Amino acid sequence: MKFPISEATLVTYPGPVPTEVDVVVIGAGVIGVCTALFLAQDGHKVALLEKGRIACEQSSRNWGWIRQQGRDPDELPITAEANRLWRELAAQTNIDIGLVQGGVTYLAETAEEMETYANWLPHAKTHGVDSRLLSDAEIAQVFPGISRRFAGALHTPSDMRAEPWVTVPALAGIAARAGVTVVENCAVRCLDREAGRVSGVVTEAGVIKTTQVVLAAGAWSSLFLRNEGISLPQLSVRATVAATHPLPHLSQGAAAAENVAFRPRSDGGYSLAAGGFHELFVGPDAFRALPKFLTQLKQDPFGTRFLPKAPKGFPDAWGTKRKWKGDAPSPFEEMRVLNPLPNQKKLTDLCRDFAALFPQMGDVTLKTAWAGMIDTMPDVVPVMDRVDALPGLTIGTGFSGHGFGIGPGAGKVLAGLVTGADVAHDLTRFRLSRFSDGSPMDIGPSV
Ligand SMILES: NCCCC(=O)O
Repeated sequence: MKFPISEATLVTYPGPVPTEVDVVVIGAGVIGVCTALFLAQDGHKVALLEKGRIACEQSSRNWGWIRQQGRDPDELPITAEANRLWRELAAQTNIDIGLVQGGVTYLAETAEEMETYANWLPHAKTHGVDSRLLSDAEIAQVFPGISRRFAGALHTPSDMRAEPWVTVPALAGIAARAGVTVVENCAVRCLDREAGRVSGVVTEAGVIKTTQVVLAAGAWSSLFLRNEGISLPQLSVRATVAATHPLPHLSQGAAAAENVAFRPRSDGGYSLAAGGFHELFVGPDAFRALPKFLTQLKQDPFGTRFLPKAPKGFPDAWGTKRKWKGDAPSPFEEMRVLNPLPNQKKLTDLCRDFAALFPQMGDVTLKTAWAGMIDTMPDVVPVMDRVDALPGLTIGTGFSGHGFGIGPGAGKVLAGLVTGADVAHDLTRFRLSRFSDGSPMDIGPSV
């Protein structure tokens, strides 16, 4: 994958690792970076450890949408807070992260979809989010030149966008200036425990003593937890994204139609993807988690296709180690950066469908394309919780493809869970125990 090189990504964090901190955050994606940042701004001594580079996985590979629209009602207040925090964070960095309030629009094919959107609007109103329905005529005003008619749309003017690959390293820069010790190329192999609670982490560069660990490891979280004896029914799906060459200006906003979602990019092109197209590599975790995912698979909100086996070294590949100790390399060192290949046919389809929707684009050609592994939970909302069975461990994972936009809000929540501060949100929906079935591998730490 070729990313645009920015000032932010040229900064590297070689270490060394500290010997003792108040909190270790595992994983420097948007969730881990924001959690570390807010903890440091609250006066805590924090180490943020990343096995590869900052935001080298899904946090740089997502669509760049900062979306409140259509969110699960329990996530919505956190995304509304994130919307405010994004503006504050953009003002704390001298790097242009491409933050633009251009709105997000869902184009509806059917009256049934419009009814679903209408039924969601009261949630937006409750949290002061400015979502509204658009008629077909209004759609043409927002997206001039659109070639076909729709049943209507859901539109949220206050939704935003930013350039993920520039943004998350820029946020890491703010965190580093706030005192976070950021270390790249440093895998955490496992946890240390004393008297049934967290006492440190074993990294490839030595042990760090700490009493608080936040696991924000995206697609790797469930593998890490399994080795700790904690079951998390999390899977990851491959999502293909493309960046076009510069094309005519359309609108400042991002939108999703049935076959193609698009966002204007800072470089004059568009990021293209398809919301209803995700691919699951079938491995042992997929079989294990199947019963918990059955409802989701029946409704199929992901438009999931199945691929026979994951590439070597992927979290749910058949040959990936499930058990290891701290004295030898872990699977996280064997694959520093999860870099799936994009689906070539989907790339062709995206160009065709975008050009058909907006004929003024002419020939749509791609500057680059990539894929990412989206970590997802059976109910498509994240886990943000302390692990009751292992005091000192907090989990922030399973953001199900929506983690970029909610990132700063989730970071505030996770920092609050660590410090015991009032997070001012009802977190019941995000509890780890919602997956509990009482089996031996179920949320209890192995000792
Ligand atoms: N996988 C969807 C990414 C963007 C969003 O819905 O916020």
